[in-house]
Order: sequence, then C-alpha cells, then structure tokens
Amino acid sequence: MPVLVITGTGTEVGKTVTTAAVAAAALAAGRSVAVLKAAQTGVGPDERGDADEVARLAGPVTAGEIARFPEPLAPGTAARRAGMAPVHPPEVAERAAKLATEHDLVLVEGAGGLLVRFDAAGGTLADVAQLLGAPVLVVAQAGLGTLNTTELTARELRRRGLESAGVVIGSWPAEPDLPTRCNVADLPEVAAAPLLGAVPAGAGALPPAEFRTAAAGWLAPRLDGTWDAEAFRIREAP
Ligand SMILES: Nc1ncnc2c1ncn2[C@@H]1O[C@H](COP(=O)(O)OP(=O)(O)OP(=O)(O)O)[C@@H](O)[C@H]1O
Ligand SMILES: C[C@H](N)[C@H](N)CCCCCC(=O)O
Ligand SMILES: [Mg+2]
Repeated sequence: MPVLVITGTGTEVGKTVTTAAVAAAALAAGRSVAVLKAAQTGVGPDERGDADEVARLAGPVTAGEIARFPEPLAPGTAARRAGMAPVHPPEVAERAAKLATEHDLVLVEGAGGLLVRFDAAGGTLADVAQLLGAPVLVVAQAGLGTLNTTELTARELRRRGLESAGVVIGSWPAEPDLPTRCNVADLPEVAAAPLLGAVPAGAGALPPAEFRTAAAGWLAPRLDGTWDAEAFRIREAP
C-alpha cells in the first residue's frame, strides 16, 4: 500500500514543510499524491490547515483532514475541551487506505510527535501506522537535542514492529553549528535508519514554484542529483 506516515520528533519541527517536499518531489516524478492530516489543531474553520499548506507549496494534491479543533493542543486534549468527538486511529487508517486506492502515494501527517494522543483511549499515529502496516518517516530537528528525541522515536517504532522509512531534517540552517554538522553522521546511527534529506530553513516561505523545483534536491539525492523515489517507497507494495 503506497502510504507513508510522517511523524516528527515533536511539534514545529518541519513535518508539514517536509510533507510538502515529499509531495512536490512525487508530483514532479509524475505520481498522484494525497495528503491527509490526521487531526488538525489550533486553526479556525476558515484558516489554512497543514494539508492546505502542503497543497499550496507542492501543487495539485488531494488534501484532507479528518477533523480540526480550535485550540493549539494535542488532538485528544483539544477534542475533549471543545466537547467534540475525537479522532480515532481506525478512522484515519480507513481514510488513508481509501485514498491509497485512488493515488500513487498517500502521506499521512500526525500532530506533534509519534505518541501524541488523538483520543481518550490513548490512540496515536503509531496505531495508525500499525493498522496500515505503513512505513514511518521521522522528521527531526537539526541541532543540539535532536539525538535523544530521534532515538526515542526510533526505539518506539522498533518496539511496535513498525518500519522506519528514515529521517529527514525538517529545517536545515543556513549556517549549521557544530552539533548540527555532527548530527548528519549521528542521526542515522541513533535512528538505525537512513538520513533521507534535509529541508533548508526558510523553504516554507519560498514562492511555490521555487519550492517545487527545489524539493526533490533536498530529499535522498542520488549521486546524479535525481531524487531517490525508492527511498520514499513510491511504489506498490509487493
Ligand atoms: N524548512 C522550513 N522552512 C520554513 N519554515 C519552516 C521550515 N521548517 C519549519 N518551518 C516553520 O516552522 C513552523 C513549524 O513548522 P511545521 O508547520 O512544518 O511544523 P510541524 O512539525 O508540521 O508541526 P505540527 O505538529 O504543528 O504539525 C512553521 O511556522 C513553519 O513555517
Ligand atoms: C498545536 C500544534 N501545532 C500541534 N498541531 C499539536 C502538538 C501537540 C503536542 C503535544 C505534546 O507533545 O506535548
Ligand atoms: Mg504540521
């Protein structure tokens, strides 16, 4: 099933911008793409959510979200406080599986990190990935502190028997400091998964046409500079 679940080492790490980069690279490679934000918090009914932001940056994708809650909190907390029905992992998985019958690639973005709760029962994005049997891409921060959160995330994926697709640095600074430079070697070690790319800081503010042209180059470039689509599992499962 061509579903890639996109999580992060936390919130505000660049998951949405990375999702947009993967979507843009897939579109440029001629694939049809759907983007599903499992639960959107912190935006009002008329505001742009993460899936809309991906469409703005990447181009013509099918953009959807299961539910949105006004307060900028974990989805389970935001749903409870709003008196609204929470999102449960099976409905995210069902929606993603349906989109997968109609698209070459489905990108499912969580909210915050892997274990952020969607509902009172403690359902998370990890449960969604398990229900789908889908690989999980981890978006990591660039600098000091990322080794711990990346390893914790990778260990939890392994503990659950989930496949890690790899790690992408969500916001690579123009002038990387010493820990940031060292992390390029250390992140794949602690994640026990490949480093698949780094999205430059400020990429989300690029004009969309520039973003789309550059995106593939930020992700798992091959030696010839083309995008390594295989690394992102842009293919049918056997
Ligand atoms: N590479 C980047 N270029 C430009 N802006 C970025 C980049 N990475 C992150 N940002 C900015 O940092 C903020 C958080 O990024 P983003 O929305 O991608 O976080 P997230 O990990 O998707 O968080 P959430 O848990 O809310 O979904 C946004 O305001 C975004 O514009
Ligand atoms: C509002 C924010 N931007 C995200 N959508 C939700 C992040 C929840 C993080 C919860 C936590 O890990 O403490
Ligand atoms: Mg996001």
